[in-house]
Amino acid sequence: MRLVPTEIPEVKLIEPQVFCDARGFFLESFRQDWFNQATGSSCEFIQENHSRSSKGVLRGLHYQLPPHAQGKLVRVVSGAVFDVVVDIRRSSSNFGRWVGTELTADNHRQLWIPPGFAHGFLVLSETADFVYKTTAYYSPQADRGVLWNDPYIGIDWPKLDVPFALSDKDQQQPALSRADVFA
Ligand SMILES: Cc1cn([C@H]2C[C@H](O)[C@@H](COP(=O)(O)OP(=O)(O)O[C@H]3O[C@@H](C)C(=O)[C@@H](O)[C@H]3O)O2)c(=O)[nH]c1=O
Repeated sequence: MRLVPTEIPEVKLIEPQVFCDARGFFLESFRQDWFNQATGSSCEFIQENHSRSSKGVLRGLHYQLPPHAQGKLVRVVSGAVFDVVVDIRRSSSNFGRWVGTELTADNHRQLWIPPGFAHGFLVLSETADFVYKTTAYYSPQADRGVLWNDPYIGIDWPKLDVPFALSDKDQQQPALSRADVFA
């Protein structure tokens, strides 16, 4: 596995080593020892989720508040997405800053999103299967969001030949200035 630096140091891009042969490929998609060393954390993943979305679907930007805050280890197992993480820790010098990266079934990249960050993605391919582990259980009461196109954050979402499709909830998320954020 290889760590690729991002512009927000706590957010880690992970590239597993892929072993290709005549049959296809093999990769280790998760190793606790390597993960702990790479991220400097020793968290335990207790839930895994899988969503499928079609091209133009934008999910996010989502997070859960403490004590249900989640770290997420995310990847794409079919298709391609543009994945975005926003620092929403008010005390952080990176508050409101975002990083975006393509996660695809072919590049096998994974993103580690620690607690304290909002997360979302836009589907670039006809469909995409998105799989992620979390360090805390889903808690509807703690579930929060920030508006995907808040000008203060200024995410440069890729242009597509289809309209973006968002849930009603995500169309009505607050701007970062009005959102419940981390201390
Ligand atoms: C996230 C989640 C949703 N649900 C339910 C609630 C709802 O009825 C249905 C769909 O929920 P949502 O619309 O919130 O799903 P979705 O928009 O896919 O939410 C996800 O978005 C990405 C960007 C993230 O970062 C995730 O943490 C998660 O918030 O699934 C669960 O039962 N458990 C879960 O862990």
